[in-house]
Amino acid sequence: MNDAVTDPVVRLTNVTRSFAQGGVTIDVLRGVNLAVNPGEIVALLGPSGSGKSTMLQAIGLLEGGFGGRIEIAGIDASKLGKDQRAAVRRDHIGFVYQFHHLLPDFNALENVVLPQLITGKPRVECEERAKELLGALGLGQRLEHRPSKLSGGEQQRVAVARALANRPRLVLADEPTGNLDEATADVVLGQFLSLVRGEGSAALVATHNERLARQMDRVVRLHDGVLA
Ligand SMILES: Nc1ncnc2c1ncn2[C@@H]1O[C@H](COP(=O)(O)OP(=O)(O)OP(=O)(O)O)[C@@H](O)[C@H]1O
Repeated sequence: MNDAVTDPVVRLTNVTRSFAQGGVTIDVLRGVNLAVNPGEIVALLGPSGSGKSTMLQAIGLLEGGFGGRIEIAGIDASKLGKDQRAAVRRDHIGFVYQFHHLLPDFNALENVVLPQLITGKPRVECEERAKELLGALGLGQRLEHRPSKLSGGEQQRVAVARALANRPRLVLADEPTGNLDEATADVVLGQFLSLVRGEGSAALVATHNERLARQMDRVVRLHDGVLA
């Protein structure tokens, strides 16, 4: 069997991270172990300050300073330089944050097209893919709207479409509905989960909302710097 297909999308082995601040060192991650399988949607629960965002930063290969081993789609990231890490990120990972971080001067369609153009795909294909995703999220009539003309829930759905545009094997989501009211959060999370499932991507979703976490395939809890 081909290892690349059966490898976990993420494997963390004894991952550590400490921050030194004002002469005090805080050990935020003290030896985190986790494997996320292809297509699996995992909720990462933990109270505020427990290190959920720090853990997603480790997996997203956005920053250095982590101990232990971080593998993405079978690739050992600790052996990679900055450019190679960026390539792994581009090829395998989509991000959704609490705040949408859409480009304000571009409309919804363009925000979902741009990350695809960077991969060298022809524009017409990028637009087709963007329309497919935005349509699936109920935004078929909002393609030309800039972020400022969209509601909070709509902005977050565009961010979801952007994260999935390049068919990542893994979506990292940090409180993706944390900025929305409860009813909107439920709708957007439901759409996010069904789209991710339909695409066959894996996802790791940081939240402190137990109710939302129960809608995912598995829940892991970050406590005292390790996963329970
Ligand atoms: N760059 C940094 N420098 C110093 N300390 C940091 C840094 N980043 C995070 N921390 C500390 O690490 C701890 C974990 O922060 P993190 O943001 O990962 O938690 P979180 O679980 O995502 O919290 P929240 O749910 O409130 O977003 C906090 O105590 C925070 O102050």
